[in-house]
Amino acid sequence: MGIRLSPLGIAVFCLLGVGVIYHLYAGVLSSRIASFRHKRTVDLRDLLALSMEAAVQGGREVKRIREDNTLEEKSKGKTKEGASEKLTLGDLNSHRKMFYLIKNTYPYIQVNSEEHANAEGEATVWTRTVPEEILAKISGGKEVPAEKITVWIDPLDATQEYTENLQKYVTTMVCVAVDGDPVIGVIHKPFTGYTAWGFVGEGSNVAPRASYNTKIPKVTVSRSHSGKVKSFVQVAFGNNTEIIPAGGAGYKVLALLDPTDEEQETADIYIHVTYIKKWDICAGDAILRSLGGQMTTLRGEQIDYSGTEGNKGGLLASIKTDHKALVKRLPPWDDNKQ
Ligand SMILES: Nc1ncnc2c1ncn2[C@@H]1O[C@H](COP(=O)(O)O)[C@@H](OP(=O)(O)O)[C@H]1O
Ligand SMILES: [Mg+2]
Ligand SMILES: [Mg+2]
Ligand SMILES: [Mg+2]
Repeated sequence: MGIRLSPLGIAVFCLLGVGVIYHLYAGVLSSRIASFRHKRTVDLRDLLALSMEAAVQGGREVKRIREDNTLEEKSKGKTKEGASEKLTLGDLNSHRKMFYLIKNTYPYIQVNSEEHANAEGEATVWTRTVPEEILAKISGGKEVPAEKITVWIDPLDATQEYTENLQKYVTTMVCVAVDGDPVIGVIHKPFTGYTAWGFVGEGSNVAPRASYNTKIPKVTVSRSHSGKVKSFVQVAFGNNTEIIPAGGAGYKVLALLDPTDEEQETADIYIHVTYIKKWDICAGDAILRSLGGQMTTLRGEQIDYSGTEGNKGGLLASIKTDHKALVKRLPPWDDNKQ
């Protein structure tokens, strides 16, 4: 005995099936479309406040590990010039605090740190408190799509000097680049508690000095990754040029300004001739730019803070001076010969 299927029954069954499938997938589809349409944005004033918080929290670890004398110093390898690239517990603990504070708050932002470590015990999220000094100078509503942002973190700048207990050179740094341009920079000194910040086109808490001698400039240079910087400077500005060797790229940028920090030497320009990474220089570049200064390669090119981590064009940083005229006084530079 066969079962007779009525055409009407089949039609109703098919319609029901389509209805069920539509019901199941409609939610998924509409949320996909909505997330595609609704791009995530970040208010840059919030990101400045978070960057400061990260630099301060990382700095606390840097100071604690130094005071407890538990550095657990290791070598990560050698630089191209053969100097040992040191790594301490200060670098790693500071990285954990800084990186996860930012990542836990904005998981969809690209954050590039010099160091790498697991998230063990780092569940902190930012309190969303914007300090008064930022509220007073910067207005809100500066929303930028998250995919345009790259954050660069140096959890401990001047590790070499940190291992030698030369505390004044040590900083923690955070930089926010938008479309590769440095826009926000924070440099914090864990041992004195001083913090400098700058937001290009918006404001800063640090000022340039009244004047700079660029005829016969005082030049600050690396003390532990110097390469041939001394002869480079002498060819450019003469054999009697005063050279100030100092540790840390953050410290050397602050030497060009007028920070209210006692533990700081001053200089007229900053020159670096060996390879350097973007987490070392982006924050200083942003702060200088926010004050009308410049940091470029030794050929006078802007540095792009997206993509890969390295800068092999060297560095020239200056403020309140004709930067292009300074570049012209430098000896010829070939990136590929370095
Ligand atoms: N030739 C090189 N290769 C790799 N890193 C370099 C470098 N020259 C300088 N740096 C890094 O740039 C920072 C400032 O260097 P200096 O004190 O010599 O001016 C240091 O950062 P870290 O201490 O964060 O590693 C240092 O390691
Ligand atoms: Mg290092
Ligand atoms: Mg560094
Ligand atoms: Mg470092």
